[in-house]
Amino acid sequence: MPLSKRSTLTQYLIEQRRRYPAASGELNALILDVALACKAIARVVAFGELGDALGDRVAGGEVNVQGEVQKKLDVLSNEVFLHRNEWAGHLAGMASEEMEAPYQIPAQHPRGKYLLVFDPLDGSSNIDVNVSVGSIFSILRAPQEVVDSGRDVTEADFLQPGATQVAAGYALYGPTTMFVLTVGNGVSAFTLNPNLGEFMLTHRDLQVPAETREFAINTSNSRFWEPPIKRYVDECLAGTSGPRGKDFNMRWIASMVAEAHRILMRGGVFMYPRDTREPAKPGRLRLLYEANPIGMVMEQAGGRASTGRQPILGVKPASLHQRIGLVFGSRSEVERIERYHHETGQRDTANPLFAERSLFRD
Ligand SMILES: O=P(O)(O)OC[C@H]1O[C@](O)(COP(=O)(O)O)[C@@H](O)[C@@H]1O
Ligand SMILES: [Mg+2]
Ligand SMILES: [Mg+2]
Repeated sequence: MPLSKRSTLTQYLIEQRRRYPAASGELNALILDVALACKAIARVVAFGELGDALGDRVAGGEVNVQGEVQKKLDVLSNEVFLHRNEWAGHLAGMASEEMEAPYQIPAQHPRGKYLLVFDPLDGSSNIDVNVSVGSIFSILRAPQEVVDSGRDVTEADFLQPGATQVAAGYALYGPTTMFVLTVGNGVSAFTLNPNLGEFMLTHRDLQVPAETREFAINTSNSRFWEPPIKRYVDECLAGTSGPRGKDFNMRWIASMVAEAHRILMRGGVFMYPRDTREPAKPGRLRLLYEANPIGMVMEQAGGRASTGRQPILGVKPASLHQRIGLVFGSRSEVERIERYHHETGQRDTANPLFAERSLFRD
Protein backbone atom coordinates (compact mmCIF):
# COMPACT_ATOMS: atom_id res chain seq x y z
CA MET A 1 0.00 0.00 0.00
CA PRO A 2 1.46 3.44 -0.89
CA LEU A 3 2.26 5.71 2.04
CA SER A 4 -0.28 8.41 2.90
CA LYS A 5 -1.27 10.65 5.81
CA ARG A 6 -2.72 7.51 7.33
CA SER A 7 0.72 5.87 7.43
CA THR A 8 2.52 5.66 10.75
CA LEU A 9 6.22 6.17 11.45
CA THR A 10 6.54 2.39 11.74
CA GLN A 11 5.01 1.86 8.29
CA TYR A 12 7.30 4.53 6.84
CA LEU A 13 10.37 2.82 8.31
CA ILE A 14 9.26 -0.57 6.98
CA GLU A 15 8.94 0.96 3.52
CA GLN A 16 12.41 2.53 3.82
CA ARG A 17 13.85 -0.83 4.78
CA ARG A 18 12.37 -2.52 1.70
CA ARG A 19 14.83 -0.46 -0.31
CA TYR A 20 17.74 -1.93 1.68
CA PRO A 21 16.95 -5.63 2.09
CA ALA A 22 20.35 -6.26 3.71
CA ALA A 23 19.52 -3.93 6.60
CA SER A 24 19.00 -5.73 9.87
CA GLY A 25 16.15 -3.52 11.03
CA GLU A 26 18.14 -2.42 14.08
CA LEU A 27 18.26 1.20 12.94
CA ASN A 28 14.47 1.22 12.53
CA ALA A 29 14.03 -0.24 15.99
CA LEU A 30 16.36 2.38 17.44
CA ILE A 31 14.50 5.22 15.70
CA LEU A 32 11.22 3.90 17.11
CA ASP A 33 12.70 3.91 20.62
CA VAL A 34 13.85 7.52 20.11
CA ALA A 35 10.36 8.43 18.87
CA LEU A 36 8.86 6.77 21.95
CA ALA A 37 11.13 8.83 24.21
CA CYS A 38 9.90 11.96 22.39
CA LYS A 39 6.26 10.94 22.88
CA ALA A 40 6.91 10.48 26.60
CA ILE A 41 8.51 13.95 26.83
CA ALA A 42 5.63 15.45 24.81
CA ARG A 43 3.17 14.13 27.43
CA VAL A 44 5.09 15.78 30.26
CA VAL A 45 5.36 19.06 28.33
CA ALA A 46 1.61 18.98 27.59
CA PHE A 47 0.74 18.99 31.29
CA GLY A 48 2.63 22.27 31.82
CA GLU A 49 1.79 23.92 35.12
CA LEU A 50 -0.60 21.07 35.94
CA GLY A 51 2.32 18.67 36.19
CA ASP A 52 5.39 18.81 38.38
CA ALA A 53 8.08 19.25 35.76
CA LEU A 54 8.47 23.02 35.29
CA GLY A 55 11.03 25.29 36.95
CA ASP A 56 14.68 24.98 37.87
CA ARG A 57 15.97 21.63 38.99
CA VAL A 58 17.32 23.15 42.18
CA ALA A 59 15.91 26.40 43.59
CA GLY A 60 18.60 29.00 43.03
CA GLY A 61 19.87 27.03 40.03
CA GLU A 62 22.32 24.19 39.49
CA VAL A 63 24.44 24.27 36.38
CA ASN A 64 25.09 21.45 33.93
CA VAL A 65 28.32 20.67 32.08
CA GLN A 66 27.63 23.72 29.88
CA GLY A 67 27.58 26.04 32.89
CA GLU A 68 23.84 26.60 32.30
CA VAL A 69 21.06 26.39 34.87
CA GLN A 70 19.38 23.00 34.62
CA LYS A 71 15.62 22.90 34.41
CA LYS A 72 13.69 19.99 35.92
CA LEU A 73 12.58 19.14 32.42
CA ASP A 74 16.17 19.03 31.13
CA VAL A 75 16.96 16.33 33.65
CA LEU A 76 13.72 14.44 33.21
CA SER A 77 13.99 14.44 29.40
CA ASN A 78 17.55 13.20 29.68
CA GLU A 79 16.41 10.28 31.84
CA VAL A 80 13.59 9.44 29.45
CA PHE A 81 16.07 9.31 26.54
CA LEU A 82 18.49 7.11 28.49
CA HIS A 83 15.95 4.65 29.76
CA ARG A 84 13.95 4.29 26.56
CA ASN A 85 17.11 3.59 24.57
CA GLU A 86 19.44 1.61 26.80
CA TRP A 87 17.71 -1.76 26.96
CA ALA A 88 17.23 -3.05 23.40
CA GLY A 89 20.78 -3.89 22.35
CA HIS A 90 21.06 -1.36 19.50
CA LEU A 91 23.50 0.98 21.21
CA ALA A 92 27.14 0.85 22.23
CA GLY A 93 26.70 4.07 24.23
CA MET A 94 25.06 7.47 24.43
CA ALA A 95 26.11 11.08 24.98
CA SER A 96 23.97 14.03 25.99
CA GLU A 97 24.12 17.75 26.56
CA GLU A 98 23.22 17.05 30.17
CA MET A 99 26.03 14.60 30.95
CA GLU A 100 29.71 15.44 31.07
CA ALA A 101 30.90 11.95 30.08
CA PRO A 102 29.45 9.31 27.73
CA TYR A 103 26.76 7.04 29.16
CA GLN A 104 27.63 3.36 29.36
CA ILE A 105 24.96 0.78 28.60
CA PRO A 106 24.35 -0.97 31.95
CA ALA A 107 25.74 -4.48 32.30
CA GLN A 108 22.30 -6.16 32.38
CA HIS A 109 21.54 -4.95 28.82
CA PRO A 110 23.11 -6.10 25.55
CA ARG A 111 25.33 -3.66 23.63
CA GLY A 112 24.93 -2.84 19.93
CA LYS A 113 26.51 -1.07 16.99
CA TYR A 114 25.17 2.49 17.13
CA LEU A 115 25.88 5.59 19.18
CA LEU A 116 23.06 7.95 20.14
CA VAL A 117 23.85 11.60 20.82
CA PHE A 118 21.15 14.03 21.91
CA ASP A 119 20.03 17.36 23.30
CA PRO A 120 17.09 16.04 25.33
CA LEU A 121 15.42 19.45 25.62
CA ASP A 122 16.37 22.30 23.33
CA GLY A 123 15.19 25.81 24.13
CA SER A 124 14.65 24.95 27.77
CA SER A 125 14.67 28.63 28.81
CA ASN A 126 11.28 28.74 27.05
CA ILE A 127 9.61 25.92 28.92
CA ASP A 128 8.36 27.96 31.88
CA VAL A 129 6.66 30.47 29.56
CA ASN A 130 4.92 27.86 27.39
CA VAL A 131 6.87 28.48 24.19
CA SER A 132 7.85 25.62 21.86
CA VAL A 133 10.76 23.39 22.85
CA GLY A 134 12.10 20.18 21.32
CA SER A 135 14.56 17.27 21.44
CA ILE A 136 17.40 16.81 18.91
CA PHE A 137 19.13 13.50 18.13
CA SER A 138 21.97 12.13 16.02
CA ILE A 139 22.77 8.47 15.32
CA LEU A 140 26.35 7.43 14.52
CA ARG A 141 27.98 4.06 13.96
CA ALA A 142 30.18 2.92 16.84
CA PRO A 143 33.75 2.14 15.77
CA GLN A 144 33.96 -1.55 14.74
CA GLU A 145 36.50 -2.26 17.46
CA VAL A 146 34.01 -1.05 20.10
CA VAL A 147 31.31 -3.33 18.68
CA ASP A 148 33.67 -6.34 18.51
CA SER A 149 35.09 -5.90 21.99
CA GLY A 150 31.93 -4.68 23.71
CA ARG A 151 34.12 -2.31 25.72
CA ASP A 152 32.89 0.87 27.39
CA VAL A 153 32.67 3.84 25.05
CA THR A 154 34.98 6.83 25.39
CA GLU A 155 34.65 10.44 24.29
CA ALA A 156 36.90 9.72 21.28
CA ASP A 157 34.40 7.20 19.89
CA PHE A 158 31.89 10.02 19.41
CA LEU A 159 34.23 12.49 17.69
CA GLN A 160 33.00 11.80 14.17
CA PRO A 161 32.19 14.50 11.59
CA GLY A 162 28.50 15.11 10.96
CA ALA A 163 28.87 13.69 7.44
CA THR A 164 29.08 10.22 9.00
CA GLN A 165 25.69 10.43 10.74
CA VAL A 166 23.45 7.49 9.85
CA ALA A 167 20.27 9.27 10.85
CA ALA A 168 19.28 12.49 12.59
CA GLY A 169 16.26 14.54 13.45
CA TYR A 170 14.26 16.23 16.13
CA ALA A 171 10.93 16.33 17.89
CA LEU A 172 9.14 19.65 18.26
CA TYR A 173 6.77 20.11 21.20
CA GLY A 174 4.70 22.95 19.76
CA PRO A 175 1.00 23.43 19.08
CA THR A 176 1.29 19.92 17.67
CA THR A 177 4.08 17.50 18.44
CA MET A 178 6.10 16.62 15.36
CA PHE A 179 8.92 14.18 14.65
CA VAL A 180 11.27 15.11 11.81
CA LEU A 181 13.61 12.46 10.48
CA THR A 182 16.30 11.86 7.92
CA VAL A 183 17.99 8.53 7.32
CA GLY A 184 20.09 10.02 4.53
CA ASN A 185 17.60 10.06 1.67
CA GLY A 186 15.51 13.16 2.20
CA VAL A 187 13.53 14.50 5.14
CA SER A 188 10.09 13.43 6.27
CA ALA A 189 7.94 14.80 9.08
CA PHE A 190 5.33 13.11 11.23
CA THR A 191 2.58 14.69 13.32
CA LEU A 192 1.56 13.08 16.59
CA ASN A 193 -2.06 11.98 16.51
CA PRO A 194 -3.00 12.43 20.17
CA ASN A 195 -5.93 10.01 19.88
CA LEU A 196 -3.77 7.17 18.59
CA GLY A 197 -0.48 8.15 20.26
CA GLU A 198 1.16 7.54 16.87
CA PHE A 199 3.36 9.72 14.67
CA MET A 200 1.59 9.96 11.29
CA LEU A 201 3.42 10.77 8.07
CA THR A 202 2.26 14.29 7.17
CA HIS A 203 5.19 15.67 5.13
CA ARG A 204 7.38 13.78 2.64
CA ASP A 205 10.56 14.92 0.90
CA LEU A 206 10.60 18.35 2.50
CA GLN A 207 12.58 21.02 0.65
CA VAL A 208 13.86 24.26 2.19
CA PRO A 209 12.98 27.07 -0.27
CA ALA A 210 16.27 28.37 -1.77
CA GLU A 211 15.26 32.04 -1.56
CA THR A 212 13.96 33.86 1.50
CA ARG A 213 13.21 37.25 3.03
CA GLU A 214 13.42 36.12 6.64
CA PHE A 215 16.39 35.85 8.99
CA ALA A 216 16.85 34.82 12.64
CA ILE A 217 19.63 36.05 14.90
CA ASN A 218 19.92 37.26 18.49
CA THR A 219 20.70 40.93 17.82
CA SER A 220 21.56 41.60 21.47
CA ASN A 221 24.93 40.05 20.56
CA SER A 222 25.54 42.41 17.62
CA ARG A 223 28.47 44.21 19.24
CA PHE A 224 30.32 40.88 19.37
CA TRP A 225 29.67 39.86 15.75
CA GLU A 226 32.45 39.50 13.22
CA PRO A 227 32.39 41.79 10.13
CA PRO A 228 30.80 39.32 7.65
CA ILE A 229 27.77 38.78 9.91
CA LYS A 230 27.47 42.52 10.59
CA ARG A 231 27.55 43.14 6.87
CA TYR A 232 24.93 40.48 6.11
CA VAL A 233 22.49 41.69 8.79
CA ASP A 234 23.01 45.37 7.90
CA GLU A 235 22.18 44.59 4.29
CA CYS A 236 19.01 42.77 5.34
CA LEU A 237 17.98 45.68 7.58
CA ALA A 238 18.59 48.19 4.78
CA GLY A 239 15.73 46.52 2.89
CA THR A 240 14.60 47.92 -0.44
CA SER A 241 16.97 50.89 -0.09
CA GLY A 242 20.05 48.68 0.40
CA PRO A 243 22.11 46.38 -1.83
CA ARG A 244 19.66 43.49 -1.45
CA GLY A 245 16.84 45.58 -2.92
CA LYS A 246 14.16 43.85 -0.84
CA ASP A 247 12.73 44.04 2.67
CA PHE A 248 13.47 41.30 5.18
CA ASN A 249 11.51 40.16 8.21
CA MET A 250 13.09 38.84 11.39
CA ARG A 251 12.20 36.11 13.93
CA TRP A 252 13.86 34.94 17.16
CA ILE A 253 12.21 32.23 19.25
CA ALA A 254 15.34 31.22 21.25
CA SER A 255 14.56 27.53 20.63
CA MET A 256 16.85 26.52 17.79
CA VAL A 257 14.75 23.47 17.10
CA ALA A 258 11.67 25.65 16.55
CA GLU A 259 13.63 28.02 14.27
CA ALA A 260 14.90 25.02 12.31
CA HIS A 261 11.38 23.75 11.87
CA ARG A 262 10.07 27.10 10.63
CA ILE A 263 12.94 27.32 8.16
CA LEU A 264 12.33 23.74 6.99
CA MET A 265 8.69 24.58 6.33
CA ARG A 266 8.94 28.04 4.74
CA GLY A 267 12.58 28.98 4.30
CA GLY A 268 14.76 31.52 6.08
CA VAL A 269 18.23 31.69 7.53
CA PHE A 270 19.32 31.08 11.14
CA MET A 271 22.57 32.45 12.53
CA TYR A 272 24.23 31.80 15.86
CA PRO A 273 27.65 32.74 14.56
CA ARG A 274 31.03 32.56 16.15
CA ASP A 275 31.56 35.83 18.00
CA THR A 276 33.97 37.54 20.36
CA ARG A 277 31.79 37.53 23.49
CA GLU A 278 33.63 34.72 25.30
CA PRO A 279 36.94 33.95 23.64
CA ALA A 280 36.97 30.41 25.05
CA LYS A 281 33.56 29.64 23.49
CA PRO A 282 33.56 30.02 19.71
CA GLY A 283 29.79 30.03 19.29
CA ARG A 284 26.84 29.14 21.48
CA LEU A 285 25.55 25.93 19.99
CA ARG A 286 27.00 22.47 20.42
CA LEU A 287 28.44 20.66 17.43
CA LEU A 288 27.59 17.04 18.14
CA TYR A 289 23.99 17.22 19.30
CA GLU A 290 22.71 20.55 17.96
CA ALA A 291 24.63 21.66 14.86
CA ASN A 292 25.29 18.26 13.26
CA PRO A 293 21.77 16.77 13.41
CA ILE A 294 20.11 20.02 12.33
CA GLY A 295 22.83 20.34 9.66
CA MET A 296 22.01 16.91 8.27
CA VAL A 297 18.28 17.69 8.18
CA MET A 298 18.94 20.98 6.35
CA GLU A 299 21.31 19.47 3.80
CA GLN A 300 18.98 16.54 3.19
CA ALA A 301 16.17 19.02 2.53
CA GLY A 302 18.21 20.92 -0.05
CA GLY A 303 19.24 23.69 2.37
CA ARG A 304 22.73 24.37 3.66
CA ALA A 305 24.42 24.33 7.07
CA SER A 306 27.76 25.98 7.70
CA THR A 307 30.09 27.43 10.28
CA GLY A 308 30.12 30.50 8.02
CA ARG A 309 33.45 29.28 6.66
CA GLN A 310 32.89 25.63 5.80
CA PRO A 311 30.10 23.02 5.76
CA ILE A 312 29.19 22.08 9.31
CA LEU A 313 29.05 18.39 8.40
CA GLY A 314 32.74 18.46 7.46
CA VAL A 315 34.01 19.63 10.85
CA LYS A 316 36.02 17.06 12.80
CA PRO A 317 34.87 17.37 16.42
CA ALA A 318 37.57 18.00 19.01
CA SER A 319 35.47 17.31 22.12
CA LEU A 320 32.06 15.99 23.12
CA HIS A 321 30.62 19.34 24.13
CA GLN A 322 32.41 21.48 21.54
CA ARG A 323 30.66 24.72 20.64
CA ILE A 324 30.62 26.12 17.15
CA GLY A 325 29.28 28.97 15.06
CA LEU A 326 26.23 27.84 13.09
CA VAL A 327 24.44 29.27 10.07
CA PHE A 328 21.75 27.26 8.29
CA GLY A 329 18.70 27.46 6.09
CA SER A 330 17.96 28.61 2.56
CA ARG A 331 20.89 27.64 0.41
CA SER A 332 21.45 30.93 -1.42
CA GLU A 333 21.54 32.96 1.82
CA VAL A 334 23.95 30.59 3.57
CA GLU A 335 26.20 30.66 0.50
CA ARG A 336 26.11 34.46 0.55
CA ILE A 337 27.18 34.50 4.22
CA GLU A 338 30.04 32.09 3.41
CA ARG A 339 31.07 34.35 0.54
CA TYR A 340 31.17 37.36 2.88
CA HIS A 341 33.46 35.42 5.23
CA HIS A 342 35.77 34.44 2.41
CA GLU A 343 35.82 37.97 0.95
CA THR A 344 36.89 39.47 4.27
CA GLY A 345 39.46 36.74 4.79
CA GLN A 346 37.62 35.45 7.88
CA ARG A 347 39.10 32.00 7.73
CA ASP A 348 39.54 29.63 10.63
CA THR A 349 43.23 30.21 10.67
CA ALA A 350 42.67 33.89 11.55
CA ASN A 351 42.52 32.84 15.19
CA PRO A 352 44.18 29.51 16.01
CA LEU A 353 41.98 29.24 19.10
CA PHE A 354 38.94 28.93 16.85
CA ALA A 355 40.47 26.73 14.15
CA GLU A 356 37.95 24.16 12.92
CA ARG A 357 39.50 20.99 11.54
CA SER A 358 37.75 19.95 8.35
CA LEU A 359 37.07 16.62 6.75
CA PHE A 360 37.57 18.25 3.38
CA ARG A 361 40.48 20.57 4.17
CA ASP A 362 43.11 20.10 6.89
O1 LIG B 1 19.58 33.10 24.86
P1 LIG B 1 19.85 33.06 23.40
O2 LIG B 1 21.15 33.67 23.02
O3 LIG B 1 18.73 33.61 22.58
O4 LIG B 1 20.05 31.52 23.04
C1 LIG B 1 19.09 30.75 22.44
C2 LIG B 1 19.72 29.49 21.96
O5 LIG B 1 20.02 28.67 23.07
C3 LIG B 1 19.46 27.39 22.93
O6 LIG B 1 18.27 27.37 23.63
C4 LIG B 1 20.39 26.35 23.45
O7 LIG B 1 19.78 25.12 23.72
P2 LIG B 1 19.50 24.46 25.18
O8 LIG B 1 18.17 24.93 25.67
O9 LIG B 1 19.50 23.00 24.86
O10 LIG B 1 20.63 24.86 26.10
C5 LIG B 1 19.14 27.28 21.43
O11 LIG B 1 18.06 26.48 21.19
C6 LIG B 1 18.82 28.72 21.06
O12 LIG B 1 19.09 29.03 19.74
MG1 LIG C 1 19.93 22.97 22.85
MG1 LIG D 1 19.14 21.29 25.93
